[in-house]
Amino acid sequence: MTGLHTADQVRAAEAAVLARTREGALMQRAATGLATVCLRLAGRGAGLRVVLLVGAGGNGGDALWAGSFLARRGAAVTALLLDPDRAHPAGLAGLRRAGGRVVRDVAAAGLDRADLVLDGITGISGRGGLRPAAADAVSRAVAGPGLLVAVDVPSGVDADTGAVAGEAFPAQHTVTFGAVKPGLVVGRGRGYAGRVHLVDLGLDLPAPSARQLTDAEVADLLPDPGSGDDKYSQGVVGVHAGSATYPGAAVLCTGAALRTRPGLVRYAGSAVDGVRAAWPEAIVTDGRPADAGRVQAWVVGPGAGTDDEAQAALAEVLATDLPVLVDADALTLLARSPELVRGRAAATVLTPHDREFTRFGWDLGADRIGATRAAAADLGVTVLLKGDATVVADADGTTFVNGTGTPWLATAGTGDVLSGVVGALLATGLPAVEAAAAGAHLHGRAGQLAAAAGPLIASDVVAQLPAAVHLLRTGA
Ligand SMILES: NC(=O)C1=CN([C@@H]2O[C@H](COP(=O)(O)OP(=O)(O)OC[C@H]3O[C@@H](n4cnc5c(N)ncnc54)[C@H](OP(=O)(O)O)[C@@H]3O)[C@@H](O)[C@H]2O)[C@@H](O)CC1
Ligand SMILES: Nc1ncnc2c1ncn2[C@@H]1O[C@H](COP(=O)(O)OP(=O)(O)O)[C@@H](O)[C@H]1O
Ligand SMILES: [K+]
Repeated sequence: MTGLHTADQVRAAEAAVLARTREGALMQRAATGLATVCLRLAGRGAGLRVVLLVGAGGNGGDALWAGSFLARRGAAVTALLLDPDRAHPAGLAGLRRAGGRVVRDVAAAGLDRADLVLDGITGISGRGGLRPAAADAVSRAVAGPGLLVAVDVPSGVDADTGAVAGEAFPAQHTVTFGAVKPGLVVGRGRGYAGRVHLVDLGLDLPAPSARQLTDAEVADLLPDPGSGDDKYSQGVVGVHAGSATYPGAAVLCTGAALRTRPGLVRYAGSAVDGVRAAWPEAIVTDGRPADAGRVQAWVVGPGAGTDDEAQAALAEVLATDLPVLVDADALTLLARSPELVRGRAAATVLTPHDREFTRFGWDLGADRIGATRAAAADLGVTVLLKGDATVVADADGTTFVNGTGTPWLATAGTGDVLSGVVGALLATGLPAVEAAAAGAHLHGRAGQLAAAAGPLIASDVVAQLPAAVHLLRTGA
């Protein structure tokens, strides 16, 4: 598991270490880790042309100290001071002792011929978009040839939310200290962080504010059938989706459920012909959910329409004491009558994309974790907010950020596949927040496998689910 810790959590843990260590020791530990990653990325120290973008805080201090380590390894290091009177004094003295150059004028920094640019403008205390001088230096760095490495957090990115209010440093790598911050893996910040490297500072951290699951953890949530199992005992999922005219969503959702947990899937709805033709393994009924037979969880909504019949089916499944996943058209209906889920005894999982999310009247600003948590608490449900980094939050605040997937998943029908995957996991009896987080992880891996073969369509994601399960289990 990767724990995601907020700036305040890291700051408090750092304060405890600072109180018992020699002045500057923690920063030098961070900077040594940073320089080590830089040497690995660059493949050499000698002759390396390094430019440091140095702001007025501790982040600039890290960059200066890392610069002095690199200079001692033979690098030609230039520090551009963006706020010269406030640059970290000890770091600056250290760089000068190691033979580094210090400039105040961006034109003299050599960004047009750098091999490596270290962004030490702002770290966990940065606020808002970059100020003009910093933004100018960043745009010159981007135009130049150097590898772009952010120190702790890409400057201009909010460490907690991933919000980017203006200009920011588009890092290829981010070397972060003590803990991974949420803003590196969620929202727009994810796109600015590049590959994230964690330098362990030995901090005594509290429980993380959010988590990212690993392949092995998701594999552990997907038990193999045992010798005593039969087709019913692994959890039967019911799907109410699609229509006679538009069977696609029903076919994708049912297929995804079958490919995730092949015990038994019951389909109830008007797309019976399409589902039967595509998935002879499913048990189908041309009727209402109540006619389907016993299930352990329901998926309701993909392509199911928003007419009175769809409304009645939604109310019917929500009146059961079973876990229910509400998606797509059923979210549109639920947004009009949210009282249907308030106070349900069994779990409810909502899987909105951004537009469906705002239909509930919930604000969706740049803080996707905060918005998802607030929505889950508002209705007392589990909310899975789709996106390039899907966020899952429970009403009690438990939060996961998904780390798998590919932009190729931005294609019609992949959301229907996700519903089937998560529904199947709900039927196995997993707690809703784990089913949703594990389902998003598995769906993302299946998407990555499908994308490896070329541009994908949603059916390809369904087809790759067994291989994705195998990958989670074996790492291969
Ligand atoms: N303490 C330690 O021992 C350790 C600290 N560590 C390191 O310190 C970092 C935290 O340092 P920090 O708290 O000093 O602040 P930091 O993130 O550098 O930025 C604040 C400065 O930026 C400025 N600024 C703000 N917004 C801006 C903007 N939009 N555009 C431009 N400038 C902006 C702001 O200016 P002001 O608002 O004051 O004018 C202020 O001067 C942390 O991320 C880690 O890297 C590690 O080495 C571990 C040990
Ligand atoms: N840029 C992106 N990068 C990664 N995944 C994405 C991106 N855009 C969308 N996705 C994923 O693709 C799926 C799209 O779901 P959805 O919008 O409901 O599509 P549909 O309604 O067509 O089935 C979600 O799992 C979402 O997380
Ligand atoms: K930075």
